[in-house]
Amino acid sequence: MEPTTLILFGATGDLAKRKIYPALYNLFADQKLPPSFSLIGLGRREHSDASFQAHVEQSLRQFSRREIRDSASLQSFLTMFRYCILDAGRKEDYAKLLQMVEEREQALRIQPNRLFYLSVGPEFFEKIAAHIQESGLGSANGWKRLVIEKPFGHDLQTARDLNRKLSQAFTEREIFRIDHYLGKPIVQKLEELHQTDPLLRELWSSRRVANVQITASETVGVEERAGYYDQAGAIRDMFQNHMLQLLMMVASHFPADLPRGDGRSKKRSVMEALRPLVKQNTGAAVIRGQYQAGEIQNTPVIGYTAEPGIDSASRNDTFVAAKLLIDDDYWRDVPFYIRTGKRMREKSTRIVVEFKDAKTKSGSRAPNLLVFEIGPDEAITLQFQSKDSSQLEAFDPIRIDAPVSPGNVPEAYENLIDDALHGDPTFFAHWDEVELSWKWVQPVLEAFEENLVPLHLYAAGTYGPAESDRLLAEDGFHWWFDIKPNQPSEQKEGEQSYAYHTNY
Ligand SMILES: NC(=O)C1=CN([C@@H]2O[C@H](COP(=O)(O)OP(=O)(O)OC[C@H]3O[C@@H](n4cnc5c(N)ncnc54)[C@H](OP(=O)(O)O)[C@@H]3O)[C@@H](O)[C@H]2O)C=CC1
Ligand SMILES: O=C1O[C@H](COP(=O)(O)O)[C@@H](O)[C@H](O)[C@H]1O
Repeated sequence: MEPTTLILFGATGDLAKRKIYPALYNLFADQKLPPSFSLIGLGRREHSDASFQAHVEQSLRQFSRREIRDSASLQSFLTMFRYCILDAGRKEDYAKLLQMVEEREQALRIQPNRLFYLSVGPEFFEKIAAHIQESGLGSANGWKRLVIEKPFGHDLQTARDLNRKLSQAFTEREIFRIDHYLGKPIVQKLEELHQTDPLLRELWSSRRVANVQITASETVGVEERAGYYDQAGAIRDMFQNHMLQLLMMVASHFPADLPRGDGRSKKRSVMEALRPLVKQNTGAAVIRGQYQAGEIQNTPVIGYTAEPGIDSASRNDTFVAAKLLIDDDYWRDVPFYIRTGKRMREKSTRIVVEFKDAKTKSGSRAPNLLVFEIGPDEAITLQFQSKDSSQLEAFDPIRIDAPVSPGNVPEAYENLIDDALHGDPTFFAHWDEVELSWKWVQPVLEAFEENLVPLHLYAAGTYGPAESDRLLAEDGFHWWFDIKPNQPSEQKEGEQSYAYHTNY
């Protein structure tokens, strides 16, 4: 790997502390950082290099998945960190930054390969990109890359505007748009499995698949992000980016000989084939919800509009479910159901692929399932049905679990930062994907804005509004749930294994 200087905007912020420093430390411990690596942290807050290094150390102690035992190794990691005070809007601060970057490059005798990481609010994205170009920071004789966090725009038009501005300073090949779901190991596995597994390829179409269900449910509420979340809602916060990326990953056909990075054109094809919604009819395919007070794991929690910083009259969506159709030769007539919400019953991100039926004589359904558990558990599970020998009409699910890479699994941010350091764009969102996602979502945003879609209230600690069941019931399907042993009411005494069910 080539020597690199990582220039981190937002170095004093929450994301840097919780995700970026621990990821870098793990890459360092796994000897995956470039041989000559240095990081310059930026923010308005006062820091010396020493106090910044102490801040980084504290974040590692709090958030690293790896226990920090070797203090010599920790020290050699921290000595790579420098700090520079910078106000994103002040031109002269970039001149100071350029000087510092050049001094570091000279001291380390390294080429000016610069990775600019924008871990700041979206209001700074355009401004910082422009200053990088104007100051000369981006025109040295090495490579430059821009890693950019979400949100990428607030709707289709603002996303296009942002992209146009960024394109004045960086080419598409230089822009690495983070969607941390693409860094999750099981999501990455989807592409690999598809390329390498002939059986899976054989199964992956409307000939065999009855429907696909993609769920990201969270138990947390709005947390400390009221200002942002009340403007974004689940539709922008999760659906437009993470959920549609999961849809693209599961629906794409990645050929075995696909060169690395080219999978993004397959994802684009999926988005191009997605049947668009018409604003007036959105309510038939989209359910929106908002959580009320309820109980999560036996603890009472308040409703969304009682949360600090949320307008008591807010009609913001904390839950979205939708039925999507992909009009291509693989997936025609196979519904893809997506749902995501906060303050739901369990924390779980999962894709369930339901295969076409094995029907019992009495007509009850017993489909086989392939389930990708993306988080917090990571596993790939095949659940198929076997006849219960004691009851001729009954089927019993048999579940085969393949835990993926048990042990020291890299976190999403490790995978993504590693890829950005290598210049590998495979698991970053290409502009085409982002634009097509916004295009699909735009009528939904407008329908929500104009109240054309009812807002269903749901009690915290449930699976969201009951109306979301309707989306599937109309097609003769149900959401699949995992009955976990920590939900004792559903667990039969002495039962070791458990299965996906349609009721809970
Ligand atoms: N936190 C998270 O879990 C996630 C965050 N993100 C995204 O990451 C980005 C950063 O989020 P997060 O770390 O939570 O935000 P924080 O509010 O915690 O941090 C913001 C950072 O921006 C810096 N900053 C603010 N104003 C300026 C300015 N005028 N000039 C220079 N620096 C400035 C702050 O430094 P200082 O105060 O020292 O100036 C601070 O380091 C956002 O785009 C967010 O949407 C995405 C996914 C998850
Ligand atoms: O990007 C976001 O993701 C998190 C959920 O991420 P996960 O990795 O824990 O599934 C979500 O809580 C947050 O609101 C959103 O901005």
